[in-house]
Amino acid sequence: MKTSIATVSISGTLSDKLEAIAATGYDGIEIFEQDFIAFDGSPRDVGRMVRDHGLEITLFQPFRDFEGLPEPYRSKAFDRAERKFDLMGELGTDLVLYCSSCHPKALGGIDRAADDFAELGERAAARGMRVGYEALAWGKHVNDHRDAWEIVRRADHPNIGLILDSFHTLGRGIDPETIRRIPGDKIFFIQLADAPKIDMDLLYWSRHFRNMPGEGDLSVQAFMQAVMAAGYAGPISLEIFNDQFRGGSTRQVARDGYRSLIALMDDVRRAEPEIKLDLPKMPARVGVDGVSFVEFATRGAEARSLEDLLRTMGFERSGRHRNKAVTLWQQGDARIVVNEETEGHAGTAFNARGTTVCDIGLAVENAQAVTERAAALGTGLFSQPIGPGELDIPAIRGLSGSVLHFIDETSGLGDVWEVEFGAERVPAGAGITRIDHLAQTMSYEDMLSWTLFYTALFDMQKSPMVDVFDPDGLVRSQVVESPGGALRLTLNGADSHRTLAGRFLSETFGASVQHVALATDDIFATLDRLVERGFESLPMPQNYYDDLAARFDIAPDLLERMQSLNLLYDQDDRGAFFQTYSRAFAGGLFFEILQREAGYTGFGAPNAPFRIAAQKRLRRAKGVPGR
Ligand SMILES: O=C(O)c1ccc(O)c(O)c1
Ligand SMILES: [Mg+2]
Repeated sequence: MKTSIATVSISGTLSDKLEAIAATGYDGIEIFEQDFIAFDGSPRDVGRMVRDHGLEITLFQPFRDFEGLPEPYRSKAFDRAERKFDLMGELGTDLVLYCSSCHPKALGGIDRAADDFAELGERAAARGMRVGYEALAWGKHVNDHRDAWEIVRRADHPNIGLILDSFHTLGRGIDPETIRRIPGDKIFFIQLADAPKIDMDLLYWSRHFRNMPGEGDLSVQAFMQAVMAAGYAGPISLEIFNDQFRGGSTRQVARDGYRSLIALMDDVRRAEPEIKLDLPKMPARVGVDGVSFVEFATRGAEARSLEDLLRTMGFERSGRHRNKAVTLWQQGDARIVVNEETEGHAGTAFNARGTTVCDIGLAVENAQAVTERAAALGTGLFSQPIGPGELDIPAIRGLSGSVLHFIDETSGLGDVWEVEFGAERVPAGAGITRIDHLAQTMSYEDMLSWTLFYTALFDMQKSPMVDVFDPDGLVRSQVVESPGGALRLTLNGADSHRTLAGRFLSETFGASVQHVALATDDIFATLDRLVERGFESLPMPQNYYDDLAARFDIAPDLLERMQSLNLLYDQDDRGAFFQTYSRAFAGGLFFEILQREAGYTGFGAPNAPFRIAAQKRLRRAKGVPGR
């Protein structure tokens, strides 16, 4: 299986792009004509540059407004075609994409277009070139791959074939199953793109909002299953027009694309095992059972105040690492690791960001399978020297310098707490049972990368993005969770430095986990115990409780109790939800304590604006600079 990406999909100069594409592991590129024209070097230079990177030019594109023209435009289009064949010869590629005409003078007519392509086929054959015809979703007469295929079929020339682009088919709502009727050898090239479902003009949607397969809402997998079932055996290429990607990190977008492409093709193979695919075997997406631990890199006074906070929340120190300045804090199944090492990953993370979550431990079905799948998807593995008596726990690098470790029960890795920390008992605690979810803060432009990171590797689904209003801007929030909610993550994308999330990002130089949410089965009993230990929750205003009383049927004495504990409330058709927050510590980190009743699956999203406002009020009261 040959992988390819169009040069328009990523940012930078042509040489930046080639470097990133080659380093990521793609086999080839589609050269977008604009990238070539903007380049100061001959077509031969470009061809050489591409080959020097170990890449091939899988396609040259686009050639516009060719078919169905009256004279004198028609002859002119053929002259232009000859010029581009010259250019392709020098670049060193034999395949060009012709997109369906948008020319105001184009006449239409399937046979007229077929005749034009038959004649073009002769000219292409004489030059050793091939032409693929793509139906643009907004083409003047041809905007459906079924019509494009009819033209190619009638042109009946070996050098003329069809190019399918998932966006044009799926974006128009055309059933991809119709592709199964097309002979595979007449499909010359496949372009893939996904897109979020947004109701807007097709051309504008295509040129600005495409994204990587799996990042959007289109059925790219169904499209690709049909293509492979048809017998297609050529390159599979990403053609992504996206404003964010054009200005984003060249390497990151190239890596995301590769990850999405490999995950997609693996899904295709699993869905239709009869499809032959030359792609190395890899484990399926791995099931996650929950968060096994959250590790903070910290030091000195900040470490002491984190420990004090953990104590007030009912955690106890249940173990010390046998070789390192690392302690384990636990209650129920919730484990917090406090790492004060000055070297290694935690040391580096602290030096870069101050107190920060430097590692997330996930409880998984099979830890080895995670690292194998991660490697196949182009994700770097992580390892540190192993000290005496330590277990070799599989780990990978997440995004933004983060690390994830994987613990399973079958390989003995679950014994790490006894083996490395000498932890012999689980402290009784104050009723907190487990880590319910982690909230990761990121810049808005990294949200797609993180979502893809989780959904390509694990058995996890994303839910629709929601808007959260901070008094000083908008934060986009997306939930990624495993079936049944064993692992729940909320990804919060900040656009501006003025939001609470944006401030956290800038003050921690791009840290990710901002808050850890802890679950209890009886939040009132738990909070009573926490208050005795000196826990201080985030104060909520009277107006919030007056509104609760108006919106919900809550008994007055219960409401009073909730207010005295600064509890926030939500409910859905399955049950009720209570949550409260700790005061912020170490530059904007905080904890949440929550109780889900009877299958409530949300996160109290309606409360988020009031929580954020309360946190900002406290920040101002403490005289923290900024808003
Ligand atoms: O937006 C366009 O014009 C355009 C050009 C070439 C393509 O392959 C395509 O899918 C879209
Ligand atoms: Mg295309």
